Amino acid sequence: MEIVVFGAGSIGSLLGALLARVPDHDVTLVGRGPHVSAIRRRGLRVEGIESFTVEPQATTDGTDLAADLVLVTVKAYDTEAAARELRTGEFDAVCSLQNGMGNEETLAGYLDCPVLGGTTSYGAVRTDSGEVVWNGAGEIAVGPWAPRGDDETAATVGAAMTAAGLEVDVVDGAGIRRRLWEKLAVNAAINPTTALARVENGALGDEPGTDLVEPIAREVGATARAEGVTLSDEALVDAVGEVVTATAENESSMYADVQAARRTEIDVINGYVVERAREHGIDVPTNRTLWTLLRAWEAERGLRAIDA
Ligand SMILES: NC(=O)C1=CN([C@@H]2O[C@H](COP(=O)(O)OP(=O)(O)OC[C@H]3O[C@@H](n4cnc5c(N)ncnc54)[C@H](OP(=O)(O)O)[C@@H]3O)[C@@H](O)[C@H]2O)C=CC1
Ligand SMILES: CC(C)(CO)C(=O)C(=O)O
Repeated sequence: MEIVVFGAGSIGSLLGALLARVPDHDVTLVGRGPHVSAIRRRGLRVEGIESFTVEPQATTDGTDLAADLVLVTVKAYDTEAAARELRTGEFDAVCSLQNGMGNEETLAGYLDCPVLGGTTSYGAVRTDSGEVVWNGAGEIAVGPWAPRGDDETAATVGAAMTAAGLEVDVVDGAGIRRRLWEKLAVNAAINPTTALARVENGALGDEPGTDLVEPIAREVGATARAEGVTLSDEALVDAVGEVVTATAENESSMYADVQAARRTEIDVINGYVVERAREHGIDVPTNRTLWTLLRAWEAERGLRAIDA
């Protein structure tokens, strides 16, 4: 399969490298200059859970590309800019593997091909140009993004990922909505709290950290059900607890963003919960507080306009 990975940073470089490892796939990474130059010079080096080097194609120009599949792995705030580049190309399918909500809608607004939603619990950190550390085993869930996806495309993409040894769960349209809302609850509970408290994920598994999880998860659950997604509060609290245990020694991506004084994905995580809850007349004070705190932090550091 011809595959473009748009957003060769941490997770995009890892997944692109895993896909490029097998002869079945012809992989092109779209990333930034230094990383792309290093990949062209000496290949892409993966360390961590496994160590190997691959030689995918790499470019900084995401326009006029053509492939069977494009995986989108930019931060959510870059999705629209990515979609504008991808719109100039030709793809048989597009799949977001990003955190946060709204990425699939954005991509569907620019591309005519079938759209797949996706979540991943693989973990990676790009440590240098041409190098990425694989620090989290996990799985990928893919499914058709209604109304622009279809089960056949999801199955084809899932099979291509499985052929490269990725752990993939192909689900239907209702299934991927549940997975995306479940991942939203996980990120809404873990990311801002660990970023603000400057703690690793495991701190949310002990008192007093555990007291934070339930109110956030319950607010996400009420909003999800108002959106027509069948998810119980208990299932979401359990999902958060499982990830807290599995990634106890990890720093969340939002903690890493705050430490690096980088913009966060708070708007598409807790901000999305607040905005969707408002549409249904649901009060979500904990999510609103976390969204406001991170927006204030970003504004104070000039990472967003004050009124944004
Ligand atoms: N890292 C992980 O383990 C996981 C990440 N995720 C999610 O996946 C998404 C990506 O995360 P992550 O890989 O950590 O983020 P990164 O910032 O490491 O990777 C994104 C990369 O895309 C690049 N990029 C953005 N726009 C363009 C463009 N137009 N052309 C070329 N390159 C571009 C960025 O460059 P620049 O920074 O210079 O803009 C960056 O190198 C996020 O939604 C994240 O929440 C989900 C699960 C795990
Ligand atoms: C699952 C979790 C919270 C792992 O850290 C994550 O997705 C992130 O850090 O963005």
